[in-house]
Order: sequence, then structure tokens, then C-alpha cells
Amino acid sequence: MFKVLVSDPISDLGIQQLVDAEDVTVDRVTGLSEAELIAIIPQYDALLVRSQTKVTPAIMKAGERLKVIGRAGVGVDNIDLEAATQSGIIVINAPDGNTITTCEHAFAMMMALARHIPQAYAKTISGQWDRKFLGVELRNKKLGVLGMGRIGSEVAKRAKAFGMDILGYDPFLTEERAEKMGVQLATVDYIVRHADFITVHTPLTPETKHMIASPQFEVMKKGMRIINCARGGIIDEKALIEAIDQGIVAGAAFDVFEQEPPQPDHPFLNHPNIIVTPHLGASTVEAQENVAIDVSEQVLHILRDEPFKNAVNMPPVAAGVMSKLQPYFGLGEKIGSIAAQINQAAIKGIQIDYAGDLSEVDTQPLTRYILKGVLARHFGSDVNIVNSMHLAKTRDVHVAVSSAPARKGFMNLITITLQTSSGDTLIAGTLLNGYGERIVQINKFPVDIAPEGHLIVISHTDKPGIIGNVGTLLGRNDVNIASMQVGRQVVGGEAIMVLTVDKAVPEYVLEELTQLPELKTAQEITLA
Ligand SMILES: NC(=O)C1=CN([C@@H]2O[C@H](COP(=O)(O)OP(=O)(O)OC[C@H]3O[C@@H](n4cnc5c(N)ncnc54)[C@H](O)[C@@H]3O)[C@@H](O)[C@H]2O)C=CC1
Ligand SMILES: O=C(O)C(=O)COP(=O)(O)O
Repeated sequence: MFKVLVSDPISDLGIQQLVDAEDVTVDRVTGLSEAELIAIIPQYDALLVRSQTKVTPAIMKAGERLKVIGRAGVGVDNIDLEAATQSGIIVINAPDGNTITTCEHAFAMMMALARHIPQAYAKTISGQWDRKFLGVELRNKKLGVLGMGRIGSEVAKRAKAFGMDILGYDPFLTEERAEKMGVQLATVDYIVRHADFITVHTPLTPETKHMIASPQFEVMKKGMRIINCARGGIIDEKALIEAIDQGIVAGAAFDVFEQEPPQPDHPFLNHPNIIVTPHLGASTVEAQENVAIDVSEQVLHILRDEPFKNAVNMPPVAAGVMSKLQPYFGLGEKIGSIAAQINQAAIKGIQIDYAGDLSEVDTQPLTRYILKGVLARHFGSDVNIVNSMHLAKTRDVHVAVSSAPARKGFMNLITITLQTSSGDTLIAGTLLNGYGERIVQINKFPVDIAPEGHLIVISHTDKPGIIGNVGTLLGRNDVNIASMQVGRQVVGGEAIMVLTVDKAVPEYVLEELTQLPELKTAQEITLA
């Protein structure tokens, strides 16, 4: 039974599929301190959060069973991604579910800002009929959009309907796409100098932190207005107050703060020219259901070892690609494991070659499984597909991948060469239609082995009588042989024998095998 902890207020309807799942139990406990979360997290397989819960390295370290952290929303700045990757925890988010809602909030803030709606409302309900609030139209104004991703693009679309001219900047915005959207591609500098309104829709990164600060405010158009419904810290809060005091900025609308919640004496609170909301951008019935449904679905997939999407600490893979690759994951992991069990010396590098059908897809997720198989001998259950690349890198294991359409006699072929301090070991495997996983080459010897259970790999000289001797010795020791494969390149030369046996072979039996004439090495390989 999988246990899921929901530690922030997440839509009931959205997580219903988790609640209904027979193999899952869901606990909801919100408002926990870090220490409280550390105390209970060891029992959980998944943690679901919004932006309140700060998922620190200490929480992840305590989460011995934690396989996935699901963020019911976009921004994952409350989750320590580096620590998650190191701990092998998958972090997923729900990037699409709150786009429109947040865009509409930004738009509502822009309109409220243009017409002083919050200030006028406050006056009116306090009994004062004050008609001095003079607004501005949006029509014919220049709107600068910094960050033209999902939300920024939707804001631009709506702003066009209001007759605004859009200046857009995003490192990924091409001239063609901008033109298609009716947006003028511009630099940040151009935007800050010319825009009447600026709205930011980027994540908070070292690059975007204070991307609007004193140097930008100094050159802004006098009387401009600025909106932040993305992340606190993209606009320098102190510099903004100064720019308002200097009459450069006429007004600002903020949904997010450098520190949330802001201190009661924060200069934005009660400032006549600044309107604020408490990080409500994503807070609609629709968005909360959407993000919770999306994240619950992926959490279920991850818990059940099924293909999933929206991982934040793993490169994105299209769903179609994932379903093509899925059948190879087990084979890849076993090939890696066989290589690492045959050659137990210090690993320097791993060469992975994909051939045939596999050359047509992005094999990156498969590479992670192969690395997991290789590294499991050293890291045990601490390695998984989230951290296998990372662990290889931190251990200076160089991973090289190549792919070629040539079929080499097989429709698909995975070949790995484990480069170690005592030489190279090559293992190749394929997925045979109707026959499943097969190992087809060990070093220079062609073989045909189903990679499962217990195998004994013997290297010997191709001489008559050896097979009989091996069989007799194993029989004497009560080791039953299920299948046997012999590979050689030339008659009487070096040869390999691979036996599938029904149970683990005691160490002394392997020892005895190596005492047989013409037999060089005997190793046991165990596969799950
Ligand atoms: N207030 C709220 O409740 C909500 C806030 N957000 C925040 O809104 C922001 C945008 O979300 P989405 O549009 O869904 O993300 P997105 O990933 O679709 O778009 C972000 C865009 O920012 C661009 N970008 C990155 N660095 C940049 C830079 N230095 N200058 C200009 N552009 C840059 C990226 O290329 C990307 O296109 C995120 O920070 C997210 O956390 C999202 C949902 C709700
Ligand atoms: O999705 C995002 O990035 C948000 O900022 C929304 O945050 P929330 O889930 O409302 O705490």
C-alpha cells in the first residue's frame, strides 16, 4: 500500500483519484513545521504540496520511502531540486493547469491598477463618495511582457484584444513566433524604456532576480505601471518604492513577494499606489482542480512504476517516446547489471550504443535505466532513474552514448561497454518479438540467454568433456541447471558457458568450478 501525504490545501476533487485508488492511502495534514514534517515523512511514498510547504534537504533525507514530490502548480522554488535529485526523488509539477487562471489574475491586476479599483472600493465602503480617482485606458498603451511562456503568451493574447501594443522578451521567443502572435520582439532595455505597463512572467532564477531594479527604473517612461504575478524578487521591491517616490512609477500590482507572507510593516502594504493580493494567481476552482488532477495522475503512475510526465528534475520526454521505450527499461537495467557483476573493477566509463529501432527515439530515459543497473552494485537501492546520471557524474564515470540505424541482425540492440581499471566488458541485448528480453553477446562471444534469475558465467577453453564436468559438479552440489549456452569464436579456442540455475550458487561451488581443468573463471550473476 502506498502512502501519500498532502501537506498544503489541495482540491478534494482533484485528488479524488488518489483517494479512490485501492493501492493508496491519503493523509491530509496542513500547516506543518519542518520538524513536524520530518517526524512523519518516513512513512510516506509521496508528498503533495503547493507553495506553502518548503521541502528542504532535511525533509527529503528523512523521507526514506519518498519516491515522488508532486507540486500542484508551476513554480517549484519551494522544493530543493538538487537535494531531491541527489536523494533520487522525482519532483513533478502541473505546468498547464493554472495558466489561464494566473493570466486572468495578472490581467485583473492590470485593470485594477489602471482604474484604482481597490483604492476606490476601500473609500466607497468606508462611506466616502470620492470621485477623484482618475485612471488610464489600456487601449493604445505599450505592454511589456517579460517572459513569454505559457502565462506571458496568454496575457499578450488578451492584451491585444484590449488594443494594446505588445513588446515581448523571452530568451526562447523567436522573431517568427513573435510575429505570429502579433508581438514586437524587444530587448529588456527597450521594454523598460518604452512600456506604459510591464508585467513579468518568468520563474525566479539567478538571472531573473531583480531583473527590474534601480538601473531599469531610472530609464523608465514616467508614469508607467508594473505588475508581478510571477515570483517575488523578479522586481526589486526596495527599488520599486524609490521609483514610486520619485514619480517614475505611477502604480504597481503585486501578487507575490520576496518573503511570503510579507512582514506587517512591508512598505507595499497600505501604500496608496500599490495594490496587492496574497499569492492568489492560481486560486480558482478550475485551476485548483486541474493542477490537483494532473499531479495526482502522475503521482499514481510514478508509485506504480508506470510511464509519467512533467518531471522537473529529469529532462522532458514526450508521452509517445516514453511508451516506445518502456518495454526496453527492464532489459537496459539488466544489461547494466550483468556488465557490473561480470566486471567488478573500478568503473571509468560506460559506452552505450543503441542500434536499429532504438536509434529513432530519444533514448535518454533508457540510458538512465542502464546506468541504474550498472551503479546498483555499488549504490544498492540508493540509485534510481532520477539520480543515476547525477551519481555517475559525481563519481567521474564518463558516459558516452551513440546510436545508429543499422540493425546488426537485430531489430533493436543495446550494447554497453563497461570500461574499468581491469579492462572492458561488453554486453549486448535485444528485445525479440515473441521471445522477450535476450542477451545476445558477452564480450566477443555470441550467446542467447534470457536474463532472469541466477546465471553462472564460465570462461573456459573449448575442449571436450568440460560441459560434462560442470554438469556433474553442479549436480553433486544440488544445483539444478535450467538451461545452458556455450559460445566460442574458434574450435578449441576461448569459450564462454552461461548456465541458468534454479537457485543461488554457494561461493564454495563457484570455487570448485574454477578448479576444473581448462576452466578459468566462474561467476554468478543474479537478476531480479
Ligand atoms: N502567482 C501565482 O499564483 C502563479 C505564479 N506562477 C509563476 O508564473 C511564472 C510563469 O509561469 P509559466 O508561464 O507557467 O512558466 P513558463 O515556463 O511557461 O514561462 C516562463 C518563461 O520565462 C522565460 N524566461 C526565463 N528566463 C527569462 C529571462 N531572464 N528573461 C525573460 N524570460 C525568461 C522562459 O523562457 C519561459 O518561456 C512562474 O514563475 C510561475 O511560478 C505560475 C502560476 C501561478
Ligand atoms: O503554480 C505556481 O507557480 C504558483 O505560484 C501557485 O502557487 P499556489 O499553488 O497557489 O501556492
